[in-house]
Amino acid sequence: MDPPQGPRAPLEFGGPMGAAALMLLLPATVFHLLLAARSGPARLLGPPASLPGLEALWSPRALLLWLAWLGLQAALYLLPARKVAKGLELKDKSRLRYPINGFQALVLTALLVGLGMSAGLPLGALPEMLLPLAFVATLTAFIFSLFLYLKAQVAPVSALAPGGNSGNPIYDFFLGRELNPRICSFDFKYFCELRPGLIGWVLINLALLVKEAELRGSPSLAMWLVNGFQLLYVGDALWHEEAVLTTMDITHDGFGFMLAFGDIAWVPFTYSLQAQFLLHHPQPLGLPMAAIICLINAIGYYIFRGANSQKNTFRKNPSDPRVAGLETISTATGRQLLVSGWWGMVRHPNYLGDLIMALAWSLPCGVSHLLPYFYLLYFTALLVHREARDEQQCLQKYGLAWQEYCRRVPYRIMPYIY
Ligand SMILES: NC(=O)C1=CN([C@@H]2O[C@H](COP(=O)(O)OP(=O)(O)OC[C@H]3O[C@@H](n4cnc5c(N)ncnc54)[C@H](OP(=O)(O)O)[C@@H]3O)[C@@H](O)[C@H]2O)C=CC1
Ligand SMILES: CC(C)=CCC[C@@H](C)[C@H]1CC=C2C3=C(CC[C@@]21C)[C@@]1(C)CC[C@H](O)C(C)(C)[C@@H]1CC3
Repeated sequence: MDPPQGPRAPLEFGGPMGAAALMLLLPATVFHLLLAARSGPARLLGPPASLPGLEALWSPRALLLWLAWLGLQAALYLLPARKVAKGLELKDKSRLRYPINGFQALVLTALLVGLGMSAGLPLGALPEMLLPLAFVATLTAFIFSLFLYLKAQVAPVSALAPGGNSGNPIYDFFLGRELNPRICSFDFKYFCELRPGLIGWVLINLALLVKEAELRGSPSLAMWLVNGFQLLYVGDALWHEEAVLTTMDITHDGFGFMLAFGDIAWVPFTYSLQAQFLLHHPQPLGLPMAAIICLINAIGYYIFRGANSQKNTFRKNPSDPRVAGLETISTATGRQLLVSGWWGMVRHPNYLGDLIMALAWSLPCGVSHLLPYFYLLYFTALLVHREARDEQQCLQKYGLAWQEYCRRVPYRIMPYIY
């Protein structure tokens, strides 16, 4: 069988040079944000007030804590699951099985942390360790990606991803060669996508809230909102865990540095930026403004969940009464595309909802600094790029039917704007 990616296939992310630059730039951004959030001026752009020495980055205690965290999440992943779901059909016609116990892992982690705190676990000490923890998470991502790259050398061609197999080691290391790397039934990509990073993110948020209560007597309203909104987002992702099996990360992208670093280092340490900012830069927030922000988050969540559930329900069973009345376009593959409901409003209504929520997560931090808006800016860029990649794949998959869909639903993410 031919390798999945010919030498002439167009490379993404600016090819090997782009991949090399991103492998430096992404970790540098994590450290910049961590330092900026705790510095007085809290500048998003411009150099940090001071650069940390190696002693501030390296801590054996942080390494132990990090390994214990990964070990705990791996153990929770291996617990009996309420359901075992099948992934999409692979090139060799097989379908992999995935445990659906992410929400259970979140609840058990919360119970363990709660028990630990009542036994004197100093959760408020965690914010002081964010820098060394991010350092070991980054190191782990590099070492793990090397393992994944080497593992792919002995994988059958049918197990390789459509991208990430250009023959250039830097590019392939970055993008990931193997689609679903596993040892026995332990699926590394599925595990990393939803467990250590996402649950780690809400744990860091909680630690920042506890620390704020220790410093100022009680957590601020802004901190409560950020914690509540992001807990809802992570809880939702784990509750609807099965839906991740149809995302492009699982079905299309290989597992390499980009996703490994993104999942275990980028998500917990940069997505908690608003709570980090609030700990060091408390912001006044009145009840009327808080109510408006809650409303914005609720609107974003309503669109995000409505759009994702509508598509998932339709893909599982198009005759389900909740979606059977929607207008569709037939495609040559036998699958249909929705052209009414959420998917008739814009071509990526789920991204629109996600972006509205991103705005609601930053607003509690006020408008005096740009730093807490980093997530909104980065996420807009990520989703615009992701949307373009998905369009390309859909055009290849559905050809004329996709063109017809684009004609009938001309806007990509934001009605009348983009
Ligand atoms: N917080 C974060 O950092 C991130 C969050 N996300 C979120 O993850 C979620 C999943 O996003 P993502 O994986 O990018 O992609 P989507 O869930 O948007 O899925 C895209 C796929 O949906 C199918 N599709 C597209 N249009 C239609 C239609 N009209 N009718 C039916 N099916 C259609 C196509 O696949 P097919 O036809 O093969 O089913 C297409 O490839 C989103 O809510 C996004 O916001 C994503 C990235 C990062
Ligand atoms: C800049 C960089 C390192 C990029 C890597 C991108 C990753 C951080 C994201 C790619 C797709 C993601 C998804 C989620 C988190 C971020 C990453 C890993 C997600 C798990 C968040 C929760 C959502 O409900 C989701 C399950 C739909 C989502 C899936 C995609």
